Amino acid sequence: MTVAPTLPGAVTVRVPAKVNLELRVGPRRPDGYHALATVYQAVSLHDEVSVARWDDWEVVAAGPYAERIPLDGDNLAVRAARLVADRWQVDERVSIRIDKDIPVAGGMAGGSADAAATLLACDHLWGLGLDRDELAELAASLGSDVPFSLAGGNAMGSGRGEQLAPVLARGTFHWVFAISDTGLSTPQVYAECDRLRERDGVDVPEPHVSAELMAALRSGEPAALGAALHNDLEPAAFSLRPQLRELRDAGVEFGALGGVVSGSGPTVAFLTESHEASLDLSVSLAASDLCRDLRRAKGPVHGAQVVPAPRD
Ligand SMILES: C[C@@](CO)(OP(=O)(O)O)[C@H](O)COP(=O)(O)OP(=O)(O)OC[C@H]1O[C@@H](n2ccc(N)nc2=O)[C@H](O)[C@@H]1O
Ligand SMILES: Nc1ncnc2c1ncn2[C@@H]1O[C@H](COP(=O)(O)OP(=O)(O)O)[C@@H](O)[C@H]1O
Repeated sequence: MTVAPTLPGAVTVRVPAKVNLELRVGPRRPDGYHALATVYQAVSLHDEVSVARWDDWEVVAAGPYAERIPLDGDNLAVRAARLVADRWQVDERVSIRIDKDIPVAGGMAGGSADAAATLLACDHLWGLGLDRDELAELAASLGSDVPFSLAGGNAMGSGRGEQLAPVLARGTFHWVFAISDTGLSTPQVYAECDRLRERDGVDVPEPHVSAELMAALRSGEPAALGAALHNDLEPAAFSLRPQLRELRDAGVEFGALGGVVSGSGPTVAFLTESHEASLDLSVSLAASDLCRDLRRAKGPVHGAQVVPAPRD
């Protein structure tokens, strides 16, 4: 996917987007985060992040969503590189190139993916030999979703989403992602979730992943998984962006096995029976004019991985 040359000696990492198959949001904790029980699946929309030695911190971006990410110290990839350099006292700076194919602020963990990719790339570039636990600890300090971007596959997330456990799963699933042209802010969606719960006097229990979802993943049956998709942030995303409900309902009417807002949205994820069914659904959704862009993908896929350098 690389669309422009990378610097000599660069290390490149390919990293996937995610969808939350189930997202249960518990009470707001004293630190401001919410207790979560979630099941993540990594899907085949990828960013590529290349890191090379440079005389200053620098980030450049390319790809369809590149103009929407910050190119200063706020970029999560730059924060990740600086964190590794500070922690292991590496007196070097890097140029980071992001080939961005994951929608920005879409609930698909694009920024987290770039942070995870940068951690792995810096580890390789600087020959640090960090183990899985050291990388996961750095990842969690950058964001709740970052450990999963490193891990990939299917995984259960607890705590604020950063504590991962394996799940038993079989099969490959075919998705259609309906992408909006403006993102939703994750903190705003959590705040709206709190507001709606307070307004409605909802008693919020400790969150648990459902037996139905775990059984669906074990069976590998798309119809069972479609029926088990669930997101507690969906009412908040619908409240902030009412047209998303119409989009979700349209996709289900057009034959999706299930439709759910991905994470904090506004991307809506539709599960289909097969690759062919995902093509059909994309055609119907495109004709409906309810979203800006449609992407097909399969899951699960690997987490962040170093791309082997081409041989001369
Ligand atoms: C909603 C989810 C679902 O997987 O994904 P996205 O929609 O962002 O992809 C995640 O919880 C997002 O994780 P991430 O984007 O890494 O969030 P962080 O940087 O850790 O936190 C950003 C803000 O989101 C809120 N937040 C995040 C995680 C959590 N368990 N409770 C929260 O309340 C807090 O307001 C926090 O300040
Ligand atoms: N490397 C990056 N890629 C994407 N977004 C980034 C990056 N660095 C910082 N951001 C910012 O992080 C915010 C969340 O974006 P993103 O991680 O794509 O969405 P989400 O949290 O919904 O999954 C956006 O405001 C975006 O500008």
